[in-house]
Amino acid sequence: MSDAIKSVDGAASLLDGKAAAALIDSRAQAGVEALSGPLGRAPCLAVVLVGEDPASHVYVRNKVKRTEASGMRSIEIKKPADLSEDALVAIVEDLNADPGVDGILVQMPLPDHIDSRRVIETIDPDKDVDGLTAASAGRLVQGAPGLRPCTPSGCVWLAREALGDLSGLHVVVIGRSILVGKPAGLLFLEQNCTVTLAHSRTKDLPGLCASADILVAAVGRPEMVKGEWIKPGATVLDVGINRIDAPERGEGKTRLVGDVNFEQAAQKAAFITPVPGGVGPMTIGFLLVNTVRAAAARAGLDYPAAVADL
Ligand SMILES: Nc1nc(=O)c2c([nH]1)NC[C@@H]1CN(c3ccc(C(=O)N[C@@H](CCC(=O)O)C(=O)O)cc3)C=[N+]21
Repeated sequence: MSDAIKSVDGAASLLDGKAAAALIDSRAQAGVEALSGPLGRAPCLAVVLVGEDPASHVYVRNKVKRTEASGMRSIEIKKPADLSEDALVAIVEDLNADPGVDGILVQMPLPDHIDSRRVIETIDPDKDVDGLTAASAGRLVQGAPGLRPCTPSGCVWLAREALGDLSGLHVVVIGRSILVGKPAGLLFLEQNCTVTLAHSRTKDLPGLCASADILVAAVGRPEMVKGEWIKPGATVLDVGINRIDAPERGEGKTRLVGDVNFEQAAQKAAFITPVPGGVGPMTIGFLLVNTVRAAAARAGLDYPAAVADL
């Protein structure tokens, strides 16, 4: 059994995203080592954070730590919440123009007075390590080479680790966001799956989920998916990260839960990701991989072998 799969008695096997992400990080690190010679420098990821949202600061700190641990150069740009949209666009344009920067990530969500679409569309598609620009989305739809969104890439990797070939399996994705749901559908389609994109208006969601060989929950509603919705033996990938009150832990305490009721679903599924420690850590792993890929592609080089086959 791979490091990423932990067997649990009498219930589903745990898909350990933390262990899997360590493997993905080490692939990125090997890619950095292979590329630094030909490039004459290390690949470089720039992260832009606007505002004081504490959760965003935690994610960004994690990204910076893992970027540096992989041997890459990290640039961190932090600005106050009242930064103007034009000023943010100018920061992105500067990063586009800097030949030493390979990847640009603008942390979402942005403050309400900033048009996120305009900022994202400013990012050079060749540096779009989030895979969020229209150009990246178009490349994904067309099956052309390009940078793929990180969270859905992590989902596909975990599913393949658990199941091997995914051909013909029915994947139900709950959620149709640009960041996760839609690209997840396309990436599983690329794996020859039969894909259903479900959402808040879907009729009989429990009945639909019961036909899913792979269920991807990406709606942002704490523990919405119940045990009875799960087909026995299914693989459950929980993308949700919801912070809820946990009075049992003491006054004012919170805990993280996914979009899936884990206790219930683990009784039915064959494989399931926990929250935390599931899909979340994989997202950062693929961000590092995308940065290595972007650095190679921008220099006109093939992807290093370590990150070519993920
Ligand atoms: N441009 C952009 N790209 C993103 O990819 C992006 C973003 N904006 N904005 C916010 C979301 C969220 N996100 C996470 C990444 C890692 C964890 C992660 O590793 N979570 C840990 C727990 C962390 C905790 O304790 O809060 C886990 O699930 O085990 C979570 C969430 C990336 N996002």
